[in-house]
Amino acid sequence: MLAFFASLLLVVGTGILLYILRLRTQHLKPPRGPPKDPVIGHLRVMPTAQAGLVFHRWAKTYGDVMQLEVLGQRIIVLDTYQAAVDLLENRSSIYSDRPKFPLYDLLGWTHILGFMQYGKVFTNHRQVHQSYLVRHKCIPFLPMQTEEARRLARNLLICPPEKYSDFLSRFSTGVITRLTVGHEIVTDDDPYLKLTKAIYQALSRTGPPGNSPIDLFPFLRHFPSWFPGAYHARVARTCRPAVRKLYEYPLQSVENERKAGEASPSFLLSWLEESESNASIVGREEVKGVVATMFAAGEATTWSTVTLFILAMVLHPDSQLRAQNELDSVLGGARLPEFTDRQNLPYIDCILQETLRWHPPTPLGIPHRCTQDNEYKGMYIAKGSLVFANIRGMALDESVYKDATMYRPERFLPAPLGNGEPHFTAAFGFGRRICTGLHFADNSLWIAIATILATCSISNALDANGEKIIPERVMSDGIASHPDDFPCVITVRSPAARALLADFDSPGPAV
Ligand code: HEM
Repeated sequence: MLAFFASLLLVVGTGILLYILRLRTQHLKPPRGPPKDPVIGHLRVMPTAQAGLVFHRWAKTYGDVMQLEVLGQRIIVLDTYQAAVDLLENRSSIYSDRPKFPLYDLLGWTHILGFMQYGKVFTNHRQVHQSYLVRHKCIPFLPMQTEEARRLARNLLICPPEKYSDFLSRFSTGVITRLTVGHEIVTDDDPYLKLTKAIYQALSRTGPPGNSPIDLFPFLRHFPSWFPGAYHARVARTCRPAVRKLYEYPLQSVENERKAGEASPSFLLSWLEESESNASIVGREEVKGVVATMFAAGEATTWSTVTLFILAMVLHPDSQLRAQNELDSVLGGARLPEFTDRQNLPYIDCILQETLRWHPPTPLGIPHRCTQDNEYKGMYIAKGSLVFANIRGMALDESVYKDATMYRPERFLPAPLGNGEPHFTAAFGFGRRICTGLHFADNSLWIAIATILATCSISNALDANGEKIIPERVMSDGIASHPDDFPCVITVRSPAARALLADFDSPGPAV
C-alpha cells in the first residue's frame, strides 16, 4: 500500500513539475537568429561553405546561442565554449541524442557510434569504444605510435614533395589499422590505403552531417539524380560498395590471420577471443560497425591535423625553431623523442593545441539533439532542436584567445612566457558524446609532431625565380575539414637525425 502511494506521489509530482516547466518555458522567447522567410525559414541563407565562420559572424549580432529554422526544423548554434559546457555537458541527460542521418543510412553506415541515437544500443557501443580507448588503455599503443611516427618522418625525408600528403595520410591510416586489426602498412598498394581513400572521398562528397537535401527530405532518395536535391543519392549509391568493404574486409582478414596463427594483437582479435567466451557485449554485425567507426572517425581527423601542422610550420618558422630548440635541449640531438619526454617538452604540446585551435578538424562537430523543452538564460530551447557546437567559432573567441586568428603556440604557456590561455579541448566535442578516440588521437599527434620536428626542417618551396612560395590556408568543407594541397619542402635536420631514423627497427618504406 505504501509503495502504491509512493508511486502515485511520484507520478503526480513529476506531472506537476513538467506542467510548471511547460508554463515557464511557454512565455519564453527562442534564441535570436538572422531574419528568415515564411515557411522555408533560413533555407535560403544557410551557408553552403565555411558554415562555422558564417555562424561565428552571425553570433556577433545575435548572441552566442542562436536559433535557425529550416523547413520547421529548429537548429541551435552554440558559439562559445561556456554555452556548450552549460548545455551539452551540464545538461547532458537531455542534450546527448543525435538526429537521424538518412544520407549516411543510404551510404550503408550502420552501427556507427557517432550517428547513433541515444539509448541502450548507443550505451553498449560507447562502452565498447571506451573500454578499448580510455586513457590508461592507450598506454600499450604508445610503442606502436612511436614506431609509426618514426616511419612517417623517414618516409617524408625520402619521398618527393608531391607524395608528402600520401605519407601523412598513411600515418593516420597506419595507426588505426594497427589499433583495429594489428596490420602494418609498408607498401603503396596496401588494401587499407585503398579502402580509406575511397571512404575519405565518400565522406568529403557528402558534406557536413545532417545537412544534405536528403537529410531534410528523405523521400528524395527515390528520385533520379538529375532531380533537384537528389544528387547525393547518386553519390551514396556510388560510394556504398567501398563502405561495405570497410565493414567486411577487416574482420575477414583478422579471422584468416588467426586461423593461420599469424594475427597480431588488435581490437578485432580481442573481440574474437571475447566473443568465444560470450564476454562481448556486441555481436558480429555490430563489431564491424565499431571498426568502421574507428576508421571513419579517426583517419581523416588525424590526417587533417598533421597536415595542418606541416602548413603551420611552413608559415611560422619562428615557432618551428623554438620547438626544435626545446627538443634539442632535452634530447641533445642524440636520440628520438619518446612519450616519457612529454612532460619536459611543453612547447610541443602548445604546437599541438594551437594546431587543433587554428583550424579545428571538425569545425561543427557532429550535431547533438535536444530531447526536452528547456530554458537557458531566459531563452526557450525546444525539444527536437538540432544543436551544433560551433567549434570553429569557439576557437576564434577573442575573449578567450587573444589575436585568435593568429598561430601562436606560446599563448598556452603560463605567464610571463605566454598568456596562460586554456587548452583547446572543444576540438573533441562535449559531454556524453565527446570523442572516444581523443587520448589515442592526442598521442598519435603528439609523437608525430615531436618526431618530425626533431628530425626534419620544414620550409617553403621556391618558385622558378628562387622566391619563397607562401602557401595559403584553404580548408575543405565536410565532416572533417582538410587543408588543400600546398607546396613545401621537408629536409633532414642533421646527419645525426638521419642516422637515428635509419636505425629504428622497422621495415623500410616503399616510395
Ligand atoms: C584529431 C583527431 C580527432 C578529432 C579532432 C576528433 C573530434 C571529434 C568530435 C568533435 C566528435 C563529436 C563530439 C560531439 O558530438 O560532441 C567526435 C566524435 C567521435 N570520435 Fe573523434 N576525433 C578525432 C579522432 C578520433 C579517433 C582517432 C577516434 C577513434 C579511434 C575517434 C572516435 C570518435 C567516435 C567513436 C566519436 C563518436 C562519439 C559519440 O557519438 O558518442 N575520434 N570526434
